[in-house]
Amino acid sequence: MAMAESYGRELAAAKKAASLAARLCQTVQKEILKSDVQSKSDKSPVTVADYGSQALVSLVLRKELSSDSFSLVAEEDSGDLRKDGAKETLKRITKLVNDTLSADGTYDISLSDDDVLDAIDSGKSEGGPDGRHWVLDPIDGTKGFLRGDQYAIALALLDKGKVVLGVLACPNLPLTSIADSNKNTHESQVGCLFSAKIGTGSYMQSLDGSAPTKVHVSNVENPADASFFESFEAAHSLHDLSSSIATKLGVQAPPVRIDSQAKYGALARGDGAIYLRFPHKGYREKIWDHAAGCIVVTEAGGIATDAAGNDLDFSKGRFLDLDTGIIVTNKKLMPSLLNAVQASLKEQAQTASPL
Ligand SMILES: Nc1ncnc2c1ncn2[C@@H]1O[C@H](COP(=O)(O)O)[C@@H](O)[C@H]1OP(=O)(O)O
Ligand SMILES: [Mg+2]
Ligand SMILES: [Mg+2]
Ligand SMILES: [Mg+2]
Repeated sequence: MAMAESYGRELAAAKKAASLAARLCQTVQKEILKSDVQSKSDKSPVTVADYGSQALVSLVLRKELSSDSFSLVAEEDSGDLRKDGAKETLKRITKLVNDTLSADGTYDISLSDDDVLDAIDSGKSEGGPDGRHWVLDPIDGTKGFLRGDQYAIALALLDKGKVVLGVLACPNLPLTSIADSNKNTHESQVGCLFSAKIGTGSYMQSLDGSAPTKVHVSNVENPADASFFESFEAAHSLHDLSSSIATKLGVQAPPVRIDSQAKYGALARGDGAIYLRFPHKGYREKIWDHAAGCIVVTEAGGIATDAAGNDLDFSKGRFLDLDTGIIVTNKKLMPSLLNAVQASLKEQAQTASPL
């Protein structure tokens, strides 16, 4: 029985949900970038898009997969939206969700403010090792979203603690390689949808609806030919540590810094060969920040581990319990990458606490 599990309906639903959410987010991002008055540090537009995206994904999954047991582990909850001063924001979100649904035309429904709050709150699940749980980051890469750069809608399904499918909608990612992104990104059409189902590979299509094509990680074996991705935000990952690892490994190209799980998508199609993520001490990684990206990369032939070389374990609840950082690359480069990571970590520990 378990062998015959194919998750085909679930994948189709996930793609539909993420695509609709991406449309909602693009609407909001265009508004932010258009308005001169809106200060970029104003958090309200992203809030509207985060909540709207989460409500839409939750709604579409439940419409498409009418099953009694729906569990969603998602980043946002409606706590702040239920407060007195939030009425106007909630109304904006409800309108955005309804406008997106009616432009799409699949469902003939109109949500009330309460429906939206309920949809958002369906994301309160704790996940864990039993049963099925959807895992959602409604906007991953908030900082990138506000800057008008990369962000992603990341949705995955866990079955008995394992990621069995994932989709990454990256509305601003060019359809062609960003390996030399400084040159001509503005000429390329943007908007990618990555999808992966366990045992069947990773695919990419345009968010406008082109046919999916199979993607594969880079087959670079010589670190001198490899390039690596890391966070755009230095607050999210230690750039100095990545740079020391890259030097040790013999990587020559400068880092490619982009926001969000778009890094996993770009890696899955071979735009770069390595992704290094070393958050500051004390930061705990959440499952929705890696579940979808992880299966998109592994089904494309890559590997994602922590700094000790252990597979990422998504079965422990809302957090990932891991050693030090996350590293992602192809199978050929992983052994030497792990060595470089461990050597750099050791050096860092020695300089941080001299005897
Ligand atoms: N201090 C932090 N360290 C590491 N990651 C963070 C930190 N603060 C937020 N994040 C999360 O890191 C992810 C994006 O990182 P990056 O773009 O650098 O890869 C997002 O999931 C973001 O959350 P959010 O989903 O709210 O944007
Ligand atoms: Mg995130
Ligand atoms: Mg988020
Ligand atoms: Mg956030």
